[in-house]
Amino acid sequence: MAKIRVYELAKELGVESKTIMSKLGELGEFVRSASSTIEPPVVRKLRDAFPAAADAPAPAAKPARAPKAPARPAAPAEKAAEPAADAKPAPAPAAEDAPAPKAPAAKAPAAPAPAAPSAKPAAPTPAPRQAPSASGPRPGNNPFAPSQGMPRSSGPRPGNNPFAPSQGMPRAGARPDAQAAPSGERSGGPRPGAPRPGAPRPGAPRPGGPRPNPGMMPGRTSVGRPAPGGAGGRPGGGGGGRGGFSRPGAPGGAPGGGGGFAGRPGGGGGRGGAGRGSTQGAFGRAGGRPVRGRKSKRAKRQEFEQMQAPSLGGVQVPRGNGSTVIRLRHGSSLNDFADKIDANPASLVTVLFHLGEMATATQSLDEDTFATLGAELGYVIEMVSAEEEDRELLGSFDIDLEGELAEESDEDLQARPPVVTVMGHVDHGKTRLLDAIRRTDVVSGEAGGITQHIGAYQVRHMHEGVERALTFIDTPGHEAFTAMRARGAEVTDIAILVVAADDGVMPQTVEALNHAQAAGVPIVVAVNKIDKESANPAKIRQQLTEYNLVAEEYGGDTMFVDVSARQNLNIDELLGAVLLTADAALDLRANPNKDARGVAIEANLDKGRGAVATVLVQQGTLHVGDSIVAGTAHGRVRAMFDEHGNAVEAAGPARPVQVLGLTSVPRAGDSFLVAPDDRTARQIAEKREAAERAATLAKRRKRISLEDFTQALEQGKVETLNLVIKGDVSGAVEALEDSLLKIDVGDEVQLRVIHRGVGAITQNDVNLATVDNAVIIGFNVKTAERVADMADREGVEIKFYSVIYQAIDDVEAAMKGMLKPEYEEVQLGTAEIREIFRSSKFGNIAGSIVRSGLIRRNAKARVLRDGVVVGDNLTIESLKRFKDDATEVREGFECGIGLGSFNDLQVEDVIETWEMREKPRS
Ligand SMILES: Nc1nc2c(ncn2[C@@H]2O[C@H](COP(=O)(O)OP(=O)(O)OP(=O)(O)O)[C@@H](O)[C@H]2O)c(=O)[nH]1
Repeated sequence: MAKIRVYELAKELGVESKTIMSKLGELGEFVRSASSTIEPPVVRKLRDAFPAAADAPAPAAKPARAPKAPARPAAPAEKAAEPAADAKPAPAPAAEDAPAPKAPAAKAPAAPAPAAPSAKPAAPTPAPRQAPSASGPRPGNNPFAPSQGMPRSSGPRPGNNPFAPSQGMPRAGARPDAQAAPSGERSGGPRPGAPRPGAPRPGAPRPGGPRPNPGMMPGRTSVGRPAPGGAGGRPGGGGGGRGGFSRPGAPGGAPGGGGGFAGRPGGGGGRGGAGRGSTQGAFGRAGGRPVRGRKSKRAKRQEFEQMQAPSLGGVQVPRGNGSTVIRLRHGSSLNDFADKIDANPASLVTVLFHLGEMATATQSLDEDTFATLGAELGYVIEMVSAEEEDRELLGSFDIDLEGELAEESDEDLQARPPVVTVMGHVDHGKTRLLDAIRRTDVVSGEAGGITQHIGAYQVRHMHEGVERALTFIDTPGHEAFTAMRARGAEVTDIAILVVAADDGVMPQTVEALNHAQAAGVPIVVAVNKIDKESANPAKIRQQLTEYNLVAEEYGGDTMFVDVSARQNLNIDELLGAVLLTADAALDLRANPNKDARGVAIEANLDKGRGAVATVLVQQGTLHVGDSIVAGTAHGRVRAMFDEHGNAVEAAGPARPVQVLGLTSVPRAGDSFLVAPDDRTARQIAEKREAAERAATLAKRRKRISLEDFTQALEQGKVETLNLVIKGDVSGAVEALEDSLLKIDVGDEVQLRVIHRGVGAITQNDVNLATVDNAVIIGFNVKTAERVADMADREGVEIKFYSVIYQAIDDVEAAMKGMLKPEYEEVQLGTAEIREIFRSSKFGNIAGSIVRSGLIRRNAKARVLRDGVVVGDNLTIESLKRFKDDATEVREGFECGIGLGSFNDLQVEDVIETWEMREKPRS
């Protein structure tokens, strides 16, 4: 249907078929008869050769579509032109819907001619009903379209692009047909433009113009491309528009047939024969293009660039002068931006779409997206950082933490203990060392040291005759350290880097020291396990010089202490070194006489006591009864305990305490402060929560560029693995979440943590998982029987872990499982044709000998002649050994091969067989 036949062209050009045939001969093109089809390039040549005869319709048709398919429009062009121009329109049904016929006449300057003899009034009659908005977005009620029907002659717009700013706007060469028409207009009538499914469009020249397909017939089907999802060509492509992007993730948010962006605004009919990009117009395939695989990246980019060049979608957006600063909070949406610049949010959606990004007006966007959008519109977007945002928030409650600090004079400040974190490679002895340090505590003496395990503890140490306190953060590993830093919590004053003397510097050692150095935290190196025979402390010193940690004995300024955590060797020396380093490098003072400010180190939900948070007071003094807010948690301090389990009434700077009384569980690294009253504490917490929610949304949203999106759609759909994470402590939940989000198995599969929290898995979690099809990950938590039953009933999977890495491995594997299998072609064997047996019943049978591998019945096959493929995608439909059917025939044996209806076989051709096998994911 796509190709024109000789006699059709002859008719069209007003010459005899014979003449065309002889011309073809001259051109060196061979055709068998007048009913043979001719390839589009040849048609073009012919039209050039018979310009006089081809006066009206031909030129009309030619520019109408891509050079690839000049043949197609020809006939229908005439058909369309006819009802338009002379009054012979399709008898009955056409009458009702005038707009379509009107179109080609009025808008298609190049299609004036009614002359086409082949044009039949009947053509439009069977025009399928428009299937108005069967499933695709209708222009008329498009929520994204800021200005429906907006006049913009230069911007060819798809009629069914939900993001289009001006649906249905008239444009040169485009058909303002029913689809693009305002919603009042009816669309059920026949359209000359839709004479038959997939038929070429009528004469409307379509320079870069997408074709607004009739809903049920996207252009794709017309070119024989299988259209998954049925009539719409693509699920949801009912609008038929290729450009009919629905929201990402929406079912059927797929390109359909003909919409999309016009590649060339203002391109009238004059661009006939121009490059592909000009006629495509749409993102992806334009309706009428004969599809041969996907568009190349280059073509897409070209199209995109062309699309960008003109005014952005024809929408009016107030522009900045290039240096107008707009401050936006993290997690802002286009709505927020629109508010600031007094624009229509939908226009911004359009502009953004032109820039290759899709987002709804309410969706939180990330910084890069705003930067791009801002740059386009002449604004400098300043994203307010989380800290700044919090500062502003506190400012609105008259709390100015920085101002407070600045006002403090030397008299206000008093010495405070250093806060120390122990870091190092796995198994180098961090935990053991922290235990050993705990035992040295001179206060608990011989009684066995600190027994309570809380997230931080303080030990007292005799240093140069003075009893000094040191605060240790007891969450070994730099994960916690980084998580806290990420939240701007600079808790640590000094880091102890543990390196096992028998092992040496390992990857995590380097990572840990990098973190510490990046934070500007001085390091004391504990060379551990010196009790071991294989210990080589000197080697450690030497290795670490490479990382700018030069031991004092080597002329550097880093203190190295050889210790044995197991034998409690030199622990005092290590503490001494920490204090010396602190005294030398740091000014450890704070004002104890004010409301407390600090950081939550760890928090969990205790059955009997509710939320229990270990906090480190950094400034001021925390008292029982204070109203506090920690991150998004708030409450009043009901009781405080130290590391020995003793109740404390007040906690000063660098003092870690367990706090009871918060209404919810804060996260590790959340800052806390004492608020003037309960109400303020609650309000701050609530505002923070709202801001955080927005920011999280922005972070989670994995952006999909148009290209990815199209790709993802073409390959199936974007799949997402949803997770609910519950854990016993907030640090673990965060570490797990962070690690999980880092898993990358490609763009096809995404991971989304829809909920996370501390505590047992509840009914609520299961409900959430049910709704969002999520898997629940329980880390060191259990579920009540009732909840387990419910999960069972609902088919929600709950997986329990106590080791983070196991959880990560499992999730990664699950994600790989979700990936669509990748197939590769595996050659089975080849056979050479020795003889051809002609059978009227079975077609030609190739008497062959198997040259390599094997030939299997039903396997895929191709035929090669002198190394050139002459038939592809065939199937071994019959396979015989002598008279008997065979399922497979091996190398060296003769056989008869039938390739179904493919009969173009010659002796010495090679039949190659292959099958598609699933490729294991690496
Ligand atoms: N011989 C000897 N063994 C030690 C010493 N310190 C720790 N170990 C042993 O080394 C192993 C690891 O110690 P941990 O304290 O668990 O090490 P870690 O760095 O906390 O390990 P992760 O928590 O897995 O990162 C344990 O078997 C300890 O008994 C030491 O000074 N001498």
